[in-house]
Amino acid sequence: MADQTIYRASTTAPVNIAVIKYWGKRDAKLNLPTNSSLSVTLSQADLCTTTTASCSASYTTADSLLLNSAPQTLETPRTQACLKALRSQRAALEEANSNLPKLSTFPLRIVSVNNFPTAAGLASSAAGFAALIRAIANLYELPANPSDLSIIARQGSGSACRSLFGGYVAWQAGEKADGSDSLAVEVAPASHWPEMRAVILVASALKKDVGSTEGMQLTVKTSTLFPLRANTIVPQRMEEMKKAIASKNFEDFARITMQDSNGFHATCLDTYPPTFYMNDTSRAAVRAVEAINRAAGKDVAAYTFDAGPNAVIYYLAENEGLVAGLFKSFLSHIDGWQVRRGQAIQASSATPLDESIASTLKEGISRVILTGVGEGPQKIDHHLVSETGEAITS
Ligand SMILES: Nc1ncnc2c1ncn2[C@@H]1O[C@H](COP(=O)(O)OP(=O)(O)OP(=O)(O)O)[C@@H](O)[C@H]1O
Ligand SMILES: C[C@@](O)(CCOP(=O)(O)OP(=O)(O)O)CC(=O)O
Repeated sequence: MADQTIYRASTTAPVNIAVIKYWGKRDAKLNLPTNSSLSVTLSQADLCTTTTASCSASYTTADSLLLNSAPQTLETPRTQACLKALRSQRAALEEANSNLPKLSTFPLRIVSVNNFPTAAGLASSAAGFAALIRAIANLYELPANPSDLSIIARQGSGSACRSLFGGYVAWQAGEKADGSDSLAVEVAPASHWPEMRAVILVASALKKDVGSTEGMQLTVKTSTLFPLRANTIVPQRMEEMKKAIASKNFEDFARITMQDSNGFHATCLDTYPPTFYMNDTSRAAVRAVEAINRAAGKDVAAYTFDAGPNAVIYYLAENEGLVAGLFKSFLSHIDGWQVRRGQAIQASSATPLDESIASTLKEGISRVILTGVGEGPQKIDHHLVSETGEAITS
């Protein structure tokens, strides 16, 4: 009789928000970037994907994925590339040791939950692909380290490769045509600079202008500013940013973060036809951060925007009142100010803020998320697939 065992492995994975942005592909099929990028991994106490990968010879259906209780296709070229790479690494282990169960030949049943909105510009694809790859690698007992797995995750979604590590993470663009040197590495663990915090201002926009994948390809094709960014500016910034992190120099960290976000959005505007990711609410958030920094007499807050209007604002714990406290002074009515750890944030109106900036933010922000630097994926024993193979969705 065929092996009826249900094999299971589960993991959590974090979101990451880049301070030097990945934007542009040199090879769309292998998902290789035109430039290196660097991100901060955010705490899973606040934003987290949990994924269980299971497989069994007794499963009669094809590979499947249930995301937040809804079936999702695995039939995209990118997901297929990830599954193929993981299966072939498992098949190599099975070939070398005939005692191993032939998991590589069994259908996969994957169940995943995001504890935050999917496809709302909160980097769900990064946490989602990192969790998917880590869970299957655990299931297959692959001897791969996070950098090895980042090569696979990168093919699912570029930014996902950085979510295999906690702390401060670089994705090295690499030079090889086959992508074998385009991988994520740890720049510093979360424990090196644990005081890093972030407040995310979630803008109430519906769908983004153009998706990242499509948007960056159009930028590479049409922007005249882009080659300068990718070939000259970003390589310099990567080095400066690594130094700022090594020496825990927040002012340098902040300046480079804001300049890189602005430079990235400038290439979006220089794309033809132009792409607009930031909106009036985003620009009001920029002005508010400038007011905070002006009042403090130095950069204590740093904004950054991905391919959407949400603002992510980094600051150090010691400046929580000055930064998050100012936003709380006029956004206290919206959800998200409950603090899980530490003390509740005191609303502070120490910074003089133009009334029109506050009212634009009041109108445009639907929710805040308070978070900070955090750890990478964690293996867990709480499975989302039962011992008999059913999805556990509640
Ligand atoms: N937990 C998950 N497991 C597997 N795939 C996921 C998971 N979460 C999200 N995804 C994939 O990522 C897609 C959403 O990616 P998309 O880039 O549209 O949004 P986002 O990552 O939330 O936003 P952004 O890229 O702008 O930050 C989903 O449609 C799904 O295919
Ligand atoms: C602006 C960004 O968030 C772009 C992220 O792009 P994706 O990783 O979503 O793109 P694909 O590789 O095509 O899936 C910047 C960043 O995270 O570095």
